[in-house]
Amino acid sequence: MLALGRLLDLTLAGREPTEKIQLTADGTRLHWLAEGALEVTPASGCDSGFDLLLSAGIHGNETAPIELLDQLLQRIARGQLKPAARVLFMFGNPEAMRRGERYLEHDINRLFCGRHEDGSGSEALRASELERLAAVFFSRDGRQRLHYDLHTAIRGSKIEQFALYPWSEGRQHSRAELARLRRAGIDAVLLQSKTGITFSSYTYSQLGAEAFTLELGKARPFGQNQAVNLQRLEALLEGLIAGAESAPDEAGMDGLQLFAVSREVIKHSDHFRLHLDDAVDNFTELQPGYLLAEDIGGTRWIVEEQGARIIFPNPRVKNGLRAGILVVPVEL
Ligand SMILES: O=C(O)CCC(=O)N[C@@H](CCC(=O)O)C(=O)O
Ligand SMILES: [Zn+2]
Repeated sequence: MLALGRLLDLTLAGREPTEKIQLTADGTRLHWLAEGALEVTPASGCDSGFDLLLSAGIHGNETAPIELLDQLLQRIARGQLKPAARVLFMFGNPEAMRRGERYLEHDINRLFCGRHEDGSGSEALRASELERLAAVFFSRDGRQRLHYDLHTAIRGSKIEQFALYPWSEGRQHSRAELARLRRAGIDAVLLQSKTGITFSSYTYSQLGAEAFTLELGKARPFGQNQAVNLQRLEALLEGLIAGAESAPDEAGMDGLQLFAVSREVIKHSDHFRLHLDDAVDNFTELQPGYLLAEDIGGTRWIVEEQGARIIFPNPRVKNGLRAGILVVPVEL
């Protein structure tokens, strides 16, 4: 296998390859761009016009999707998977991956859409670098642009595999993309209704890509992801890369549960208290009247919505950041 197919090993070892460009036997080009970033270009005459950004490790301890991308790249480097799409593989936070931690100082996934300019330290620099690499990758006109930013969650979930679909003024959420996610085994999608500061929000709102954060089960250390079944996602990604995606079937979005954000719970101070046990799963339903959280100055978060569910409840985030999202079911 080509040495650049070992991007994960190189990244975990903190090594820069001596040869930055390698070609497979059939002419697919692998180009190491920066730490944890590698661009794949189809052999001449094979390009389908599809640009696919696959990122994982934006949070360093979310290993199942990192292992999935490693497998896909290894197959390309061995000549077993022949790309017709341009693909940019990215491992987002290499130092956090080496330490097995979500982040070091700052959560990179809160530093996009320019937020890194107000931040400091290695993670602000890395967010800026990821933005630049993605912007260059998606700068060619007339091509389809798709970004999946792959994550796993801190908690268990009543809906194991779900996606978050960013929002941008004047754009409609695409039913075709939702049907594609359904084929990939995604059971629910949260449709955002305001611009965010995450990586997928950046590529969606500023680079014109279709973009999603995908949540693929619970975060576990490397080698301990047997319980997560990513076969349907893997098959979809192989099809996208090879330009051989199975045709959309009649089922379309059938069975896909859609949610909208009702409220984001923001932690304002160190007095923030979340009234949910650590064992409560994502998508747990909360009854109207339930006191979800309290904060300084008598702020109280009381559930008012019928059918409200909580995702990503986390009292340990920094002040000013999202400490949970209350979502409600919707139809498109
Ligand atoms: O389990 C959690 O609390 C967080 C899991 C995670 O990292 N989720 C992403 C979602 C990004 C988005 O809102 O699109 C994150 O919080 O960064
Ligand atoms: Zn994550």
